[in-house]
Order: sequence, then C-alpha cells, then structure tokens
Amino acid sequence: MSDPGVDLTNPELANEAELAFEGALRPRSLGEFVGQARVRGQLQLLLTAAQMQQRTPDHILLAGPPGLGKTTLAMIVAHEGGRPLRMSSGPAIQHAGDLAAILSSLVPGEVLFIDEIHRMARSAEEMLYLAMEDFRIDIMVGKGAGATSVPLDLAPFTLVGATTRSGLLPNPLRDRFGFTAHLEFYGEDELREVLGRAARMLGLDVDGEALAEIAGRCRGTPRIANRLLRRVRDYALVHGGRADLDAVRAALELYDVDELGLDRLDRAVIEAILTRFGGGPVGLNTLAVSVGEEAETIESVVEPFLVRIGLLTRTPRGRVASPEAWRHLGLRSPASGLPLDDL
Ligand SMILES: Nc1ncnc2c1ncn2[C@@H]1O[C@H](COP(=O)(O)OP(=O)(O)OP(=O)(O)O)[C@@H](O)[C@H]1O
Repeated sequence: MSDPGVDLTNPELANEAELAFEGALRPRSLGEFVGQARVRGQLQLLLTAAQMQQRTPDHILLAGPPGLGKTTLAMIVAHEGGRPLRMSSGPAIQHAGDLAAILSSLVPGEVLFIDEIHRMARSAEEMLYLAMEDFRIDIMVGKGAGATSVPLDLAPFTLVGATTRSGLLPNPLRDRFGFTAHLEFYGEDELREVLGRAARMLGLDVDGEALAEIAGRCRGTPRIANRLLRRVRDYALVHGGRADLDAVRAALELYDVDELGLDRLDRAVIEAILTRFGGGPVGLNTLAVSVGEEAETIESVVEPFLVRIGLLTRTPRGRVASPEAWRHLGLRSPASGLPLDDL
C-alpha cells in the first residue's frame, strides 16, 4: 500500500505504516547490518568483552542524522546479548518521575533505549547521571521542608541513547557513556547492499542497474533507500513490468526525486537563489519567503543535504549557490559569461 503524505526524501520517520514496514526490514544482528564498518567493529568488541566478563555492556551513545540505523543498532545490542529491550524517547520523559518509573521497573541486564535523548527534561537528565554511574536513583518523598530523599537501587542495565544533535547533550551526560558511535552517511556501494537485501526480503526482482540508480538518489540514507524501493515496487506492480532501470527512472520522476536525490522543495530553493538572487548571497528568511516555506524547514531539512553535496554554501552574508548548482539546474551563471557546456 502506498503512503499518502510521506515526504519521500525527508529522512525522519513518517508514520505508523512506515514503522511497520521498517520493522520487517531491520537487520537483527551486527552481521546483517550493512556498512558503518568502524562502528560495527567497535560495538562487536564492546559486546563480546561484556559477554566474556558476564556483565552488562557499557552505556552506548549513537549519534548521527535520522534514518541511518540508530534504532536498529539499539535493537541489535539487545538481541546479540539475548537481553530484553525497553524503548522510550526524550519527548516522552518530561518529568523525573517518568524516568524513575522506567528505571525502577527494569530487569537485570535490560537494554534501555532512549531515542532523541537530547529532548529529555533537565530534571530527568540529572536523575540519569546517578542511574548510569551507580545503578541507583534518589527519590524525593514529601514536599517542602519535610521532603526527604530515599535511595533506590536499580537492576544493572545498559543505556543506549540516540541523538541527532549530540552537541545539545550536556557534558556530564555525554561523559557517562562508555562509548559513542558516530554514524556516517552511507556510500553508494553500501546502499546497493541495503537495497539488495530489502529487495530479497520483499521478494522483488530488481537488477543491479536499477539498484545503483536508487542508491544514487537516496541521500546516503537507508530509510530513504527503502522508501524509494517501495515506490519502485508499486510502479512495477501497477505497470505489470520488472523493477528495472526504466521503472526506477519513471517512478522517481513521478515522485519528483531527481538524479541527485533532490526533491521539489530542494530544487525550488536552489532555483530561487539562482534566478531571483543571482546565485546569492541571500538571507535565510528572504529565501524562505520566496519559496513559501518556513525558515526552519529550509534550515533543518533542505540545506544540510544541499550543503553536503556541494550545491550550496552558508556564508556570513547568506546562502550562496555553487557552480554545480547552476549546472544541475541547466542554467548559466551570469558571472561566468561562458556557454553552459563550458561551466
Ligand atoms: N545498516 C543498515 N543495513 C540495513 N538496513 C538498514 C541499515 N540502517 C538502517 N537500515 C534500515 O533503515 C531503516 C531506518 O533505520 P533506523 O530506524 O534504525 O534509523 P534511525 O537512525 O534510528 O532513525 P531515527 O533517528 O529517525 O530514529 C530501518 O528500518 C532499516 O531497515
């Protein structure tokens, strides 16, 4: 079934239907997890050492952009050690009491996953320091002058925190993780592997050329890769053909995802900078108004990818399009004075 309302190239998780789809494709072990070789090696060592010493593995912080596999790795940490997993998220922990309820009900060896840990309430963060270090929390009983703190021992557990904004974590929290894994965007070879695995699991017959084409358009992100594959599968199903290169091109054209993985909004932003502001510099707010979008969406969703692939730079005077941006949109830079082919 297709998902109306899913922004195909937004790396954030879209909705429950997508969650169920992702769940079915998630690798269950480090061996099945594609790419991120460094992080895999580091995690393997940490987990094996803990197993040999029969203790809970150190607390782990997973840092990186959305859709690169943080939740998947947290599940793998639990699964590889045969440990139960409890899942929560920063936004769901808005009071120290929310966290106390979770921590006090953990069973020995449990893995506690807190997604978006940078969004947890400050009071809960402070409770977590002690819990991570000593497997203990202090619970306040009573109010005002008569309030007393009662210590509560916790079962030993492993905290796996995930964050897209590790810079927002206070140092005392960051320092209590035994290991921080920085997830990087995936290369095209790795994405082909992610896609090949997903295609096999979906029983979809896709050739290598088609996989390579999708891999080049999914912004280095497995979540987007799987999402595009799903649309290609729909296309092949409806048109009664194979999921080949033609099907990929036609399906992704239909959904406005171009050869670089840019969507309609990305191209609108680039086009505005080029055609209305002569290539820039242009301020964020002016740019947002000119494409009819929120400045925050431009800054957090559109720009990071455009900067990463070298179409845009952020300067103190505003956003500036690169020569590649002119070329990608098939426009001639006024500064160059050259015919398009020579740019
Ligand atoms: N290394 C990988 N190999 C194979 N599939 C992967 C890999 N990483 C991620 N995926 C796929 O991408 C989907 C998204 O991954 P996941 O939910 O773990 O990302 P995330 O980093 O936790 O995202 P968010 O920050 O939005 O929670 C998963 O369902 C999984 O199928």
